[in-house]
Order: sequence, then C-alpha cells, then structure tokens
Amino acid sequence: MAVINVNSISKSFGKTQAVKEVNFEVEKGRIFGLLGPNGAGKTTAIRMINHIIIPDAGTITINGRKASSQTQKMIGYMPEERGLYKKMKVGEQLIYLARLKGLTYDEARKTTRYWLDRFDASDWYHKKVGELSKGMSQKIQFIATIAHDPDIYIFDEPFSGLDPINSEMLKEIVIELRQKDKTVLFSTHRMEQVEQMCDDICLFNKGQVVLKGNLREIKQSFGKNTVTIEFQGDPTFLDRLEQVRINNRSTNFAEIRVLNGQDIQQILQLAMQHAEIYKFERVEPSLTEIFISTVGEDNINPKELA
Ligand SMILES: Nc1ncnc2c1ncn2[C@@H]1O[C@H](COP(=O)(O)OP(=O)(O)OP(=O)(O)O)[C@@H](O)[C@H]1O
Repeated sequence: MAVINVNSISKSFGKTQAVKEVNFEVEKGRIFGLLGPNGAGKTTAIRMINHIIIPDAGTITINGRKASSQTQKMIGYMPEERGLYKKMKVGEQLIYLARLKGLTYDEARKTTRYWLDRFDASDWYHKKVGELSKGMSQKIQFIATIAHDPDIYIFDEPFSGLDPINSEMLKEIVIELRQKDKTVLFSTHRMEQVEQMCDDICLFNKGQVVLKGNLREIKQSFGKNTVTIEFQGDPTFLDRLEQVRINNRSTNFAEIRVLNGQDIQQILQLAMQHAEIYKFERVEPSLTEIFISTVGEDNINPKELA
C-alpha cells in the first residue's frame, strides 16, 4: 500500500485550474520529487495532501486514511511560506513547536539540542528568529519540521535560499531519513538535487502530470542520445552544430542532446577541429534535458533550473 495516494485530484481558484485530475503514489521508504515550472501546481497539490486546502474533486489517502486534520499529524510539513515567530528565541520556539507535536518538554529539549548541533547552529539557541538570515531561518524551519520524528515528510522547496554547504547537509539528512524507512516528498527546481536523491519523480506542467515514475527507468527510457563534452578552446563551435539542443553549457563543458538522427561522429569531428577534447561521452540525458524536452522550452524560464 502506498503511503501517499493521490487519486484524480483537481483544484481551481476562480478561473485558474491549478491542478487537473492528478494521480500519483508515494511508496514507503522512498524519496519522491515533485517537479515542474513555476505555476505548474506543485504547491497546490502539496497543500491538498496536507489538508490545508481541499480538492474540488478526487481523493487523497495517507497510510490508507482519507486526508484530514488527523492525517496532518502524521506528516512533517515544511510549507513554501516559512512561518516562524520572529520575536521568539530559536531554542524556545523549537521546543514549543515540538511540544505541539506531542513531545514532552525533555524530549523536545533533547531533540532541539541535537538538531541545532547537527546544523552547526547551537550558538543560535538564545538568538531571536527575527535576527537570523534567510538561510539560517530556513534551517530552523527544517528542524521544526523533522524534530518530532514523524514517518512522512513533505518539504516545499526545501533548498531555496540555502548555500551549497547547507544544501549538502540537508541532502544528507533527507537521505538518512530514507535509510530509516521514512517517506519523503519534496518539490524543487534543483535538478541536480533530484538526480542525487530521488527514487521516483512526478513532473507537473500546467496543472497536469506529464511524466512520472522511477527516475532510473525514466532516464533509461530516454535512451543514450546525448553526449557530454569537456574541452579547452573556443566554445563557439557549439553554435554551429545543427539538430541539437545544448544544456548545462559553460566555457569548457556542454551537454548536447542529439535531435532527428544527427550524427554523433560529426559532432566529435567538428569539436576536434576547434578545441582540444578532454572527454567526449555518450550518456543518458540529464534531468534538466528531460524536463525541458517534456515541458517544452517555451514554458520554462532557464533560471528556474539550477
Ligand atoms: N490561493 C490561490 N489563489 C489564486 N490562485 C492560486 C492560489 N494558489 C495558487 N494559485 C494559482 O494556481 C497555479 C498553480 O500555483 P502553484 O503555487 O501550485 O504552482 P507551483 O508549481 O508551486 O509554482 P512555483 O514553482 O512557482 O512555486 C498558479 O497559476 C497560481 O497563480
């Protein structure tokens, strides 16, 4: 039985259909990524799973029980809009929130100390939340979500605002949750995080699911019609390639998706005429490429895909 079962849910706000007949399942002990361009309906779906808003149609079950204020208690939920009490001190706030989730004072204090220490944030115990930077309060919000040790976690854009060190720390903790057989669903625009963490994904576009399943299988199904190239020299030869789409381009690297039967050998030959080639490899497409080819370039602001 799936831990989270989303069955044909729809939701409109006035004339905007935010979510349209969406289905997906999240299995126990797995990390599930919810992806999609801005406005695709991810947060609306997440709010429905957390019973913050109610679907116009369709059903959601959590561990087999219809989503309700009761199932809300089974979930550690970090919403997109971060809500901490700015005037309260970090330590007392985390203890207060953990106690609301049912922990005794001693348990709440112990877990607060543990997680602040894990995030190198023990010094903040007596600081007011209002004095923290965006990234610092993001970490506190994350601790508040996980400290009571629920079995299900839902994070809406957990990496936004975090520097690379803290993103890495958060990633490690999410992977640890899976090792403890916890179930995690999170939304993100950070494709590299998804590639490194997720077992399964669901890609939304315009309120509908356009791609879902096991990440490994999805990548395999796209075939090895992509090359990555590392080179030294003038990168403008890349602009001369026809019938390709270039992603993840930098001064000495590019990921080239080969379209319409373009010959990979010709790409190599052209590259060798203009640059010193360090590496030329035929690979499965990156998730960025899968995202763009599925959703369509017109629907994406490139800045969305970090
Ligand atoms: N409370 C609301 N009232 C009116 N429209 C809303 C409301 N919430 C969401 N929408 C609309 O529903 C659509 C889906 O929004 P949603 O926030 O679910 O997208 P998202 O995929 O989470 O986007 P992003 O990646 O930008 O966070 C958008 O067109 C948005 O304007």
